[in-house]
Amino acid sequence: MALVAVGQLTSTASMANNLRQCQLLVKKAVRAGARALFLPEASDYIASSGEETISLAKSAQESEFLVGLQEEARREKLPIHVGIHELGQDSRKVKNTVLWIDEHGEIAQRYQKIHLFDVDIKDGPVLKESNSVERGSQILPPFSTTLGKVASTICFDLRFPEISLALKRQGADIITFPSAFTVPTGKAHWEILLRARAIETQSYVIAAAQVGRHNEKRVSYGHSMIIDPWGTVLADLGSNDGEPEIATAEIDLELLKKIRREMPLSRRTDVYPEV
Ligand SMILES: O=C(O)CNC(=O)[C@H](CS)NC(=O)CCC(=O)C(=O)O
Repeated sequence: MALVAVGQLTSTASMANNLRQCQLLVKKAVRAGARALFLPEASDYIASSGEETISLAKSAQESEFLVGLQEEARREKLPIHVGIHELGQDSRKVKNTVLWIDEHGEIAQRYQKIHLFDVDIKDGPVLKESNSVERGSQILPPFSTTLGKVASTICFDLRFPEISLALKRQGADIITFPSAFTVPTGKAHWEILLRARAIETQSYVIAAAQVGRHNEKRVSYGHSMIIDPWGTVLADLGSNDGEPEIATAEIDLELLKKIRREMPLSRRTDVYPEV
């Protein structure tokens, strides 16, 4: 058994302030005895426009946010999974990535979001992520940690079951969905999609989410969750956007094995394609 923490915050365009919020989440995770901390998509900053998103991006070595968080991980010997922006291949775009910073403070894994959020919903969110973000083109194979094998996806990737099924087939025990969901789509879909991914892959789901008002244009839904492989919600941080908060839950790989043994999901790939 290993205790993990999921952290929730409201990132703004101030990287220094976002770092302070994440440092507080690290402190709370350490105090709770967690063995790893999972932070949301775009923890480093959420800007008010595509242009601002691009202008704030830094290389990994130059990001005060990332360097500061690496120091925390090293000092506390606490692995941190965190969503950030990185410079794109082409300077007109950025990468939306999630990193696994190990207990030595080193960037051990990196995944770049493959599905971008381009929506135009009447009376709802209008966002065109692909204007400022370059899409990734590969799945990161699940990687070994003291918690089990962790697999990374980001936010809108949640809506495409194929990526979760592929990660399960590659050995994932825990699938992560660091996010910044909009309020209307969050209310309608967030928990259902997360529980569906946990149930159909028989894996733990860890979904750290942004919450509250980032700027005059953006508000996020919150409800960071940890869900077990049976679909039970073990933790839910709600939509409280006061002080940044964590929630914790135990990862029990024996329970995961029991669920997979008792209800084997043997696919009929002779009838439909393997993903
Ligand atoms: O903008 C940034 O800097 C960080 N990126 C995000 O917040 C992304 C792209 S706008 N948000 C989502 O994918 C929300 C998906 C969603 O809400 C849904 O699928 O319903």
